[in-house]
Amino acid sequence: MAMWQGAMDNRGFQQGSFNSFQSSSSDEDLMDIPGTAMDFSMRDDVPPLDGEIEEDKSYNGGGIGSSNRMMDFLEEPIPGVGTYDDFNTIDWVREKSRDRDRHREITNKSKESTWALIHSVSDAFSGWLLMLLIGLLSGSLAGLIDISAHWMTDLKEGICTGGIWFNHEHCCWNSQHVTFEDRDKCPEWNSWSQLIISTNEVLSAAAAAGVSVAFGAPIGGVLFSLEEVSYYFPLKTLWRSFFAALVAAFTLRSINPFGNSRLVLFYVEFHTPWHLFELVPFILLGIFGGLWGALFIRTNIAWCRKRKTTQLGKYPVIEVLVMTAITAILAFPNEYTRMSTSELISELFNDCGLLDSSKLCDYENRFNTSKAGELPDRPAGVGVYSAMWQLALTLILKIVITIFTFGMKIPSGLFIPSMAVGAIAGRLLGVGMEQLAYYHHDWAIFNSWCSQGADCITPGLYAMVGAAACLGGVTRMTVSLVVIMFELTGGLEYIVPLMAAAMTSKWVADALGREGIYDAHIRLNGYPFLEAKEEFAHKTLAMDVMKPRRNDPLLTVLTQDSMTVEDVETIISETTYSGFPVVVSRESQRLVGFVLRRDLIISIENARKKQDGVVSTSVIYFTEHSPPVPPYTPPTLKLRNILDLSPFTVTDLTPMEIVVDIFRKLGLRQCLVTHNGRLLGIITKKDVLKHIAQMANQDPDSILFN
Ligand SMILES: Nc1ncnc2c1ncn2[C@@H]1O[C@H](COP(=O)(O)OP(=O)(O)OP(=O)(O)O)[C@@H](O)[C@H]1O
Repeated sequence: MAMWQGAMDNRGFQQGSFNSFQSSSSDEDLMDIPGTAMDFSMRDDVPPLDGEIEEDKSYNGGGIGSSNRMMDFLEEPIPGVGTYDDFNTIDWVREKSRDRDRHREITNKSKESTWALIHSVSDAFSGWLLMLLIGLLSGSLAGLIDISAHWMTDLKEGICTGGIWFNHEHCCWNSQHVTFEDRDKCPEWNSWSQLIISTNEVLSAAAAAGVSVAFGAPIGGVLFSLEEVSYYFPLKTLWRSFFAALVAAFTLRSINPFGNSRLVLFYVEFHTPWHLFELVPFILLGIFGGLWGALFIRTNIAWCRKRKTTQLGKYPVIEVLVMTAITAILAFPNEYTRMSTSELISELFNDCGLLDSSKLCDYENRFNTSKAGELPDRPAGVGVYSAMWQLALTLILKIVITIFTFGMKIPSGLFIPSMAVGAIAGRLLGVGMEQLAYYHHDWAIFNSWCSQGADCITPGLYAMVGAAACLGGVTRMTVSLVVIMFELTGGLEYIVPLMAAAMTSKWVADALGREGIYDAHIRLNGYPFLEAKEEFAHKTLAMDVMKPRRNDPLLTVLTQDSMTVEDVETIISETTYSGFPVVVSRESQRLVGFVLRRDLIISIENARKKQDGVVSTSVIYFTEHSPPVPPYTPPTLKLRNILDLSPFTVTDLTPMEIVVDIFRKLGLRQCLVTHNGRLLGIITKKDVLKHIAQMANQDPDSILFN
């Protein structure tokens, strides 16, 4: 019973769970066959062999090694055991059970002394402490990025002689010589042309514009991770992420990067409610967002593939420099491409007020207010018309530049450029609708709700909806997108337009291509990511996927008590597998456990260095008790502590639908396949991914996993 208990403790969830994934007949078979994993575990429950320690001691007398020393060695944690190489899949089940074991051990010890109790309490809080630190760091970094992004953006125009660290706005706030109307002009702020005669330095400073801005959307961030990023997201992670986001938001609020005591990057305050009819243009924006998403993903992935497969990929620094130069040259002439993209979005979202001096607010009869003090819809002035065509050019440039820039070897984001594309399209449509309503308020579509002299259409709202639609088209987010949008803008009232646009853009984009940009890049780079969104609906079985295939060499296994160090080292050098099933004997193929290649290598190397007498002919034991070592034979090497005693197992007849579900839900790295209780094969997560690709008529070998 000791070993059965041991097995339970080691992994916490045992054959009970694996049986539940087997057909009932195999269940019975498994219970009946003497020596299956469970049966063997129970029968192996024998007291330690008498005289074992004595035998070892006498052997130690011979000067080679001792069982006691061996055990001490084994109880020391070996550095590196249980860690992963790059691009290996993580075994979440193993990680979870190791964490549980560690926690259980600390809790048990906590009764022994005050120090152990303090250790146990600090261990319990360590996860939350980590979240606190992550939150503090993220908040501080976001604040720093916001402040420096503003500063660097203004650096394109000029510099503050009153304090080089002030951006334009702060520079003039601190000035004594500034009036309310001309609040952005002060003697301390000097443009580069005032300071230096030569321009294009101005252009090189424009290169500094490639700074992404962090924005404050804590809940949206958590939901984004849930909806888009993680396929394995337990509730505990949700709460902890939420806590980290809370701390980050709190830190960001304390830093107050936007100087307006607000967390949100694009705070909006619209004065008019939206009308039901406006859902039509909002849905049109959704369609535009979907089309943009599909176009962007296709062209961007094609470009990234080119980068990966041609000489272009060998010169990432040159590529960044060339793209920066091209961006700077093309962006400089147009004021809307010259300003930072987040400033542009802010301006597009803005609802024109009486004092707004931007071109987008240059309407005729500027100061006519309605009875309620609102600004009614007015005819567009010269400024608005010139802004319209400049924005149209900006739209084209942003679309082209974003396609080529995303995926370069710089930490550039996708949210802001996508939102900018949508916000421009939205504002253009919004102004169009506003002018239509002004000149044709007697049309049937307007006359029931839009009288002359009323404020009917808010172009800024269209920009916001357009931004959501384009971001949704690219990322295929829905819930998190709407939450991020109202967190970014503070516009809680506009949930329905945002939802309508997000949903439409997702449908349109999905109709033109199933993958969002993140999925497409994951596939392009060959990351072993098991998508949780798509159901696996094929009728294949575990035996169709497992390795080895019919004509392949046999499954490479280790035996529990008959292989020498040399045998194991030969297997390690001749194969590249990440792990090996351990069986009672090759003839019986009765499963004992699973051992990772990396753990084996480290343990053998370590034993050869630290444990006297371990040589190539030493026998490796994965059993709980090794038999006494005869005199003048090398000491044995006990490696039971690196053996996973409850590897996940399914039968060869288990439907792949269930296997895929198990891999997703438990975060498995590999799973063993049995037939009538005998070990037959193995399925790794990458095998599952290749199979899914094959079923989707893709070439499974095109999945790179590099
Ligand atoms: N002991 C083994 N004997 C025979 N085939 C194996 C064995 N272990 C794994 N395989 C098969 O060999 C291939 C490579 O397996 P490997 O263990 O290297 O993992 P992987 O799928 O590359 O994933 P990762 O490297 O992330 O663990 C897979 O198709 C797997 O099914």
